[in-house]
Amino acid sequence: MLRREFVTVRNRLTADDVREAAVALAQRALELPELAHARTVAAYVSVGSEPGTPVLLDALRARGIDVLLPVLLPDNDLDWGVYGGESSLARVRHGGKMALLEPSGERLGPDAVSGVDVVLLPGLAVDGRGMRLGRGGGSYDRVLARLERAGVHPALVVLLYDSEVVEHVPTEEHDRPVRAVVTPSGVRRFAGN
Ligand SMILES: Nc1nc2c(c(=O)[nH]1)N(C=O)[C@@H](CNc1ccc(C(=O)N[C@@H](CCC(=O)O)C(=O)O)cc1)CN2
Ligand SMILES: Nc1ncnc2c1ncn2[C@@H]1O[C@H](COP(=O)(O)OP(=O)(O)OP(=O)(O)O)[C@@H](O)[C@H]1O
Repeated sequence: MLRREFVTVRNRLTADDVREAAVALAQRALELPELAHARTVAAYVSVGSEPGTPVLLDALRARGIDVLLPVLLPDNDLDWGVYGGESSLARVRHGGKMALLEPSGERLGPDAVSGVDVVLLPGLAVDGRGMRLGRGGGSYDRVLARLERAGVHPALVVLLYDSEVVEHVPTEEHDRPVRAVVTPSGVRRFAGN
């Protein structure tokens, strides 16, 4: 129910709202020191009314940062491919889910994410502890579990709209907190993550 509420609010945004927010979001994100020093970043291609990432993806690439993008696997785990500009993306529909834009080139395997410096995560909300409400597929829960198993600690940053930074989101034992949230109005960091 909570997920549906956040999605409903997003779906009220106009195409202009989404575009304007995406420009501000990219500006704010590029102020992150974690990104200034990154060689490789895992991100995702926003669709519909999600906080827009295309401006940010191109800015990262222009800085010479390697950007990995997710490919949704049948079991909801994520494979990864390199972002090579807009022409390297293909629109893919997975079952009844919303159509995604995924990298169409070589697949690097699910473990490729263990080599990144920063993970930019999608979500629907985050709370004051840095706990994230995702879409419910558990894809990023798996990614975070894989990073933990590999013993690596990239900076975890969720991209959201301002109204999606809330007091509390319900969590389960497997959920892991993020270090920061970027919204069109700024960066908020969560202590200890
Ligand atoms: N742009 C984008 N790419 C992404 C994600 C994302 O949230 N946004 N993911 C984040 O994990 C992964 C894909 N996982 C997804 C999980 C659920 C749905 C989806 O359409 N959910 C429906 C409702 C539930 C369902 O059908 O499963 C919806 O939101 O309407 C899409 C992608 C990787 N790529
Ligand atoms: N490491 C894991 N391996 C396999 N399944 C997992 C793992 N972690 C969580 N799951 C499963 O994924 C499902 C969704 O979990 P949850 O509701 O926390 O998703 P979410 O965090 O909202 O989504 P996402 O991680 O895709 O952003 C649950 O059924 C959960 O048991």
